[in-house]
Amino acid sequence: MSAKPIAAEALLFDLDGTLVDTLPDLAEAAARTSSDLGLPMSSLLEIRRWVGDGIAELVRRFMAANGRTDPAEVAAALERFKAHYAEVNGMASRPYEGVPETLAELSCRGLVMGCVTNKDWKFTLPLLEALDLAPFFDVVVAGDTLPVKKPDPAMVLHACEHLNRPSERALLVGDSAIDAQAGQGAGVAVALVTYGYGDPESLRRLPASVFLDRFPELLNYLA
Ligand SMILES: O=C(O)COP(=O)(O)O
Ligand SMILES: [Mg+2]
Repeated sequence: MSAKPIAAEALLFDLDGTLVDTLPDLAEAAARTSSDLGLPMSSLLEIRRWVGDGIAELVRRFMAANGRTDPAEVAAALERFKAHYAEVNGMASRPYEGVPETLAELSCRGLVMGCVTNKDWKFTLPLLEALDLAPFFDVVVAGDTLPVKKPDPAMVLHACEHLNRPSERALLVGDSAIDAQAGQGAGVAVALVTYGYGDPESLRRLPASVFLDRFPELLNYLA
């Protein structure tokens, strides 16, 4: 437990690796793309490392790992990946343990909440809806809502503005260095979950108010 409870009125949540384990569907889309392109299957561990900077970056890394860097080839692979992901998005992705219950409790406590993800809007909203998480959020800032993505703090500031809360009264919960950087840049408190796609040891070296091994632990740290 942190010595000092976090006095937040607005809670902002990263999506992939924080609220939802999206790896199974991303891996399925990657497998189908590999098959289309005649490439070897990537391992779950590799794909896990590629998540967090948005799907274009995931596909760029996937292609680079296969020695393919030609921009036209990468762009074509991205289109294929997106088409496959649109088909499987939400099928095997599941909220992490305790996420719906904890969001419900936070909502009862009167906190306003937002989702701030680098995933494109067209994949974000269907996923939140498929998993019954959409009603918890007063604002969703997706990877293509603004011209910039996390780690740029603009997405976090945009969410605070929509929720009508100053950044000093907000907390961002994420699973990566990108989230920590975006939160710090925006002047919000940061909580990092250690069960997501970031390497737990590296995460623990980042400046964060708290580290959560399980999502429901968040309840213990709020004032
Ligand atoms: O990489 C993505 O597409 C989304 O990642 P995020 O929800 O962790 O920001
Ligand atoms: Mg994430």
